[in-house]
Amino acid sequence: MSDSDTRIIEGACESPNEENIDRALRPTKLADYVGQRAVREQLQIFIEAARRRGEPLDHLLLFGPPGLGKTTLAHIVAAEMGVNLRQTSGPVLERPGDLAAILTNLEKNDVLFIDEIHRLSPVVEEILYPALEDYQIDIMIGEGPAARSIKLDLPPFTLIGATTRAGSLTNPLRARFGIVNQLQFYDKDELITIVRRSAKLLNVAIAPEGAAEIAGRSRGTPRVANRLLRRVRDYAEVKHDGTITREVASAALTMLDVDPVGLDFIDRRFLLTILEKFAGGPVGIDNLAAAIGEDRETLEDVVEPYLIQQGFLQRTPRGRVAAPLAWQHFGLTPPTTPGNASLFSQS
Ligand SMILES: Nc1ncnc2c1ncn2[C@@H]1O[C@H](COP(=O)(O)OP(=O)(O)OP(=O)(O)O)[C@@H](O)[C@H]1O
Ligand SMILES: [Mg+2]
Repeated sequence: MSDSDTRIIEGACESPNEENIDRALRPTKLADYVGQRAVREQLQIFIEAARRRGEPLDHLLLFGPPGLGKTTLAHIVAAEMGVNLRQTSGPVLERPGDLAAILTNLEKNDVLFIDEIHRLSPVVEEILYPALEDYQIDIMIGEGPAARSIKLDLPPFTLIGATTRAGSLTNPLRARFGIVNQLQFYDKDELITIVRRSAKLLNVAIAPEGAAEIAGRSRGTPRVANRLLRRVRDYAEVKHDGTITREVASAALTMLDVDPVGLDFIDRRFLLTILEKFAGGPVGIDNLAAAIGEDRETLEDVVEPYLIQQGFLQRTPRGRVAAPLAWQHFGLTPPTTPGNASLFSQS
């Protein structure tokens, strides 16, 4: 089994089946979208204003780690605007014609949702610019000497782009979004609300302390909370009477190798590598990726954000450094002269 097969904590969707469950548990109204208060309040005002004017909402960029609710929010925006949502993703749009076909089929004020928008190819991005600015596209008809470019008018529409790496967007693309929102990790109370709501939808009996136990180990991520809930439900059904109490949740999560603060074995290996192999750092991300055998992008997008947010890790100009909390968490003692120690560690 590879790491990614077993990583229950990872924010990214596991399978098409999970995508279906995601969909079933997805809130459909802004009022049901838990947390992200600043984002929600802003969007509520902008949506209301756009609706009153009969205009599309401004183009919206959503960024943040996997599983925090970007796709969910895009669907909610379309529903609240009372328009259709067309969904595609950066890697799927290979040729300009792929995007042109979607754009020319939009209806007035529709939402076009492009997931992983940082992975758009440059030629596709080119035709997106005039589409976003003037609701027009230039497409080439024919080939060779007979080829000519024609301009097509598009209905006004809203682009919602989602990305885990806002830093990878080109400047001209980023500049065309009128609203840019970063989604944050959820706090425990918000995750409790999400777990209880999902339990209700899934018809699972859960004690408040059971929900709290799951929420506390969900890595600040709704998708993880929902996934843990389903695994704990299995455990509760097979090993107990089906009710998720605190004890049942705790035993199940320990069996799943999720520790009390929600770190799983990749998180732990990541931190332990910095602590033990690199004396706490600083260590460059490429060195770390090689030492762990994960790709750099996964570490940066999926593993690091939560560890940084929780205070286990710092990103410095010289590399990654384990914070005191990381030493504490593993019951290890930092070297007395951390700066010098790293000089002698392997790199
Ligand atoms: N604010 C929220 N309130 C309630 N549930 C949420 C919220 N955000 C996300 N969820 C739940 O988490 C699941 C994952 O959310 P979603 O698919 O929108 O994440 P994402 O940010 O698009 O992830 P990815 O980057 O992998 O595409 C959804 O099925 C939904 O049930
Ligand atoms: Mg998504």
